[in-house]
Amino acid sequence: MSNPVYLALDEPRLDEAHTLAERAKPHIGGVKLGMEFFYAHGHHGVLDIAHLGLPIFLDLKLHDIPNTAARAMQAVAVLEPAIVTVHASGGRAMMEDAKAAAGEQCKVVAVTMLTSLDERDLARTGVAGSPHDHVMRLADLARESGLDGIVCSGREVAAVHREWKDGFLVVPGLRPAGSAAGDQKRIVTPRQARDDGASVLVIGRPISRAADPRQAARDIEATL
Ligand SMILES: O=C(O)c1cc(=O)[nH]c(=O)n1[C@@H]1O[C@H](COP(=O)(O)O)[C@@H](O)[C@H]1O
Repeated sequence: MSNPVYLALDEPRLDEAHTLAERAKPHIGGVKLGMEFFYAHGHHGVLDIAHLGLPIFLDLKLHDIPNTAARAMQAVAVLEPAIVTVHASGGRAMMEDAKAAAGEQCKVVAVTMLTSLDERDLARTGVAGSPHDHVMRLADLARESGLDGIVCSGREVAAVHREWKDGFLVVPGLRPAGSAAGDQKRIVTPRQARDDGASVLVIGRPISRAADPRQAARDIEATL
């Protein structure tokens, strides 16, 4: 089975990001490039990292009117990413149009509820109810919109997996036992998320901020 770990290269310096990915490469299945990287380096940066030969997850979290989101998707589809994110709260038309604009080979997944939020944070955005209910509702919407899957925390992935067996389920907010949560609130271990049905495990700081990132990636791989 291929390695489900995608290393989040949340690093504004291109050479540092490249070196980090190169070091971790034997123990990861792909790399995730998010806003921090893409806003700094754009297409040129993505192509540089693509030379490493790992699948690229472009985490741009598109969230706009359908026309704008679809045209943004079209603009990045030329980079042939393996995965791109949109926000489920952008609604059905936005997700449908973004999916249609992505290449055939590209999985489009919808972010449901950020792993940095808890129930209290959710209530303050005007959404009543539990994270579980909110994630399930948005997962249904993403599925109806023809997306490949969703992004959720490891706390909800088992429930989503039960309802959406072939859904492509991306789980960030992962912390090996004993590592610092930082700004993440809904965390589980990589192994737990894997056992509960995650297709992709997104891991950043537990690897990138480790004294020896290659060893950290190897240690996580060994737990899976
Ligand atoms: O879409 C994401 O990847 C994402 C969604 C989410 O709900 N929570 C979340 O942490 N992420 C991303 O996953 C990565 C987590 O990084 P670490 O907390 O350093 O492991 C970051 O790049 C976040 O942007």
